[in-house]
Amino acid sequence: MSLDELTQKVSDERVNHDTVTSHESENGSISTVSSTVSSVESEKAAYEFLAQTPIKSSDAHLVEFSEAMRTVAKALRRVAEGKAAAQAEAEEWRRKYELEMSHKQQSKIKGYGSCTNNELEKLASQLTLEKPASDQAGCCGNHGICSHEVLQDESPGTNPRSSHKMVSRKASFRLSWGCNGDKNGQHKHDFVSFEKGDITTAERSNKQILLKWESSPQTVLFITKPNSNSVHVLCAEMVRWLREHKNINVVVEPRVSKELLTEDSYYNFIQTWDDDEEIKRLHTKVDLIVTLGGDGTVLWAASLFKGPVPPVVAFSLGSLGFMTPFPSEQYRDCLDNVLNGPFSITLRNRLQCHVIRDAAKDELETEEPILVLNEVTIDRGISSYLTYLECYCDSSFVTCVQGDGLIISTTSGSTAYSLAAGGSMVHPQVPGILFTPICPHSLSFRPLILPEYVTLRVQVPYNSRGQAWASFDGKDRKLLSPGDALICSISPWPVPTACLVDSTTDFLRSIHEGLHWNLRKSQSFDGPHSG
Ligand SMILES: NC(=O)c1ccc[n+]([C@@H]2O[C@H](COP(=O)([O-])OP(=O)(O)OC[C@H]3O[C@@H](n4cnc5c(N)ncnc54)[C@H](O)[C@@H]3O)[C@@H](O)[C@H]2O)c1
Ligand SMILES: Nc1ncnc2c1ncn2[C@@H]1O[C@H](COP(=O)(O)OP(=O)(O)OP(=O)(O)O)[C@@H](O)[C@H]1O
Repeated sequence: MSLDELTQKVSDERVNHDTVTSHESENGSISTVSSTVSSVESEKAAYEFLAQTPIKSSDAHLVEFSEAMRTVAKALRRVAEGKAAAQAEAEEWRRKYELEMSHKQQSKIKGYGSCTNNELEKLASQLTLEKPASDQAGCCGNHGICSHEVLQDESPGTNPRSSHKMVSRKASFRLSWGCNGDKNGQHKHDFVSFEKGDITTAERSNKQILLKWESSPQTVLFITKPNSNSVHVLCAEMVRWLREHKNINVVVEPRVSKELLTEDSYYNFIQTWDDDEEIKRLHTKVDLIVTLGGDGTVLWAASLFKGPVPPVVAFSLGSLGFMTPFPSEQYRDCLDNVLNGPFSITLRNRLQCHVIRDAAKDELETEEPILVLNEVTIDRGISSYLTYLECYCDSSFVTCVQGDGLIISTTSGSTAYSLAAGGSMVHPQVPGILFTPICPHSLSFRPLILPEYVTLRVQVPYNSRGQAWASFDGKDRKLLSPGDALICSISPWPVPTACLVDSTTDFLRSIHEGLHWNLRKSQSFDGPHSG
């Protein structure tokens, strides 16, 4: 490509971009992606041109021109970055829209149709049952959220066998915020006042969240660590106890169902699923998730839910157990307390990650978002080259990472890989995103904590020597080639985990007992004294 051709291409792209931007506000996100792709292509062309044109240091004009081309390439990259973030946002709105539509569809199915009087009566009683015991305004007023606002019954599954077995009604619950340790359900909103031109903030409230059942939970999903005899034995015992003493419906993974049924036909009552489509509807049937294992089992349980997640009661059968506060030996008391409620929960934010391929030509080619509870890691994988990553926060350039990689972590994940890479430990209820480099080849690259509302974009630039790999909660490695990008933002679907005591007590206990944080022998009193 000649210099003139390249300059023409870049200016054409600029015109293209202007046209697309004005079009985008009318037509949504598809045009967004085409502009992203075309901008990225011109950047690629700019780099290709620079590589083909050896620049002699004596030729001042060429040096100047190459600098100008680099600036153009950077500017085009920023346009692409802004567009991809908009695409991620558009995707989120699409999901919300689809969810809303599916709920509307449900009410249509329930509300219309040719019903006989009997059926109408039945329907009316079902509709009454769906309402909380208390009145609407009191229940969903300022001091909490009701689950029936968010979660409603869905249509039975497509698979007649398993859907027939699964109960279709979920228990409703209410979330409320305790105030200054007082579990009275009152929530003082934080607010900023501008009275008389002075900016003041209101008294801080204790944001401890309480979950109170409004109807009894009926269905418990068990997620268990595989290949562990102690977990298997405990699972069989707990399932039996829940059935016999609490009359609870139990759902287990297909692997566990096979194991229990092979062992004893007594377990005929347990339910499971046959295909991934049914997993997508699990959140509409399950009132509570019980995990038996370590933190990895909680991560696994969360990964099954791409949308809303029912409350998780995590029993500790691993070595560390940052997210597994419940002692398995006392499972009866623990489950009793949780099933009766109210109990404290930690709302653990997740990150939703989109991989945007350089080759993607339109929105349909972008991959499904992946939700992580701990972190997404971008590292050098088996490559022996430095990872070279360009990072943007909303539309601002953050930095280039040159080192082994980068960890983008939730606050729940702050005590996992991010901690090992030198990041701060952050209380899981703090809203934020951690930006922690892995072995950066720089003396001044300290970890950052960013606010929870930002969108991060990590790009493998065209002039990177190697490829990078993204992994999600330590799993599902995906190759990122030059030109590919990863976009992350906080997901609207947190993981509510039940606390043994409360969020803060459990967090402090886990860093004390799990990591022996700041453990040091106390100095004795005898010896020199000041004054
Ligand atoms: N150098 C490291 O510390 C390192 C390296 C790779 C992965 N990891 C972590 O392992 C996680 C995957 O866990 P796994 O159990 O499937 O793999 P695993 O079996 O390899 O266990 C990893 C360890 O990390 C602990 N862990 C996981 N989440 C934690 C959290 N939120 N807080 C404190 N500790 C936590 C687990 O208890 C376990 O001891 C990844 O999300 C990543 O955070 C850490
Ligand atoms: N239900 C499951 N199905 C498939 N894999 C699972 C399941 N539960 C856990 N795993 C995987 O098994 C591995 C070990 O699980 P987990 O971390 O819970 O146990 P652990 O290693 O004994 O505990 P700790 O991490 O505290 O030492 C993890 O990698 C996790 O992803």
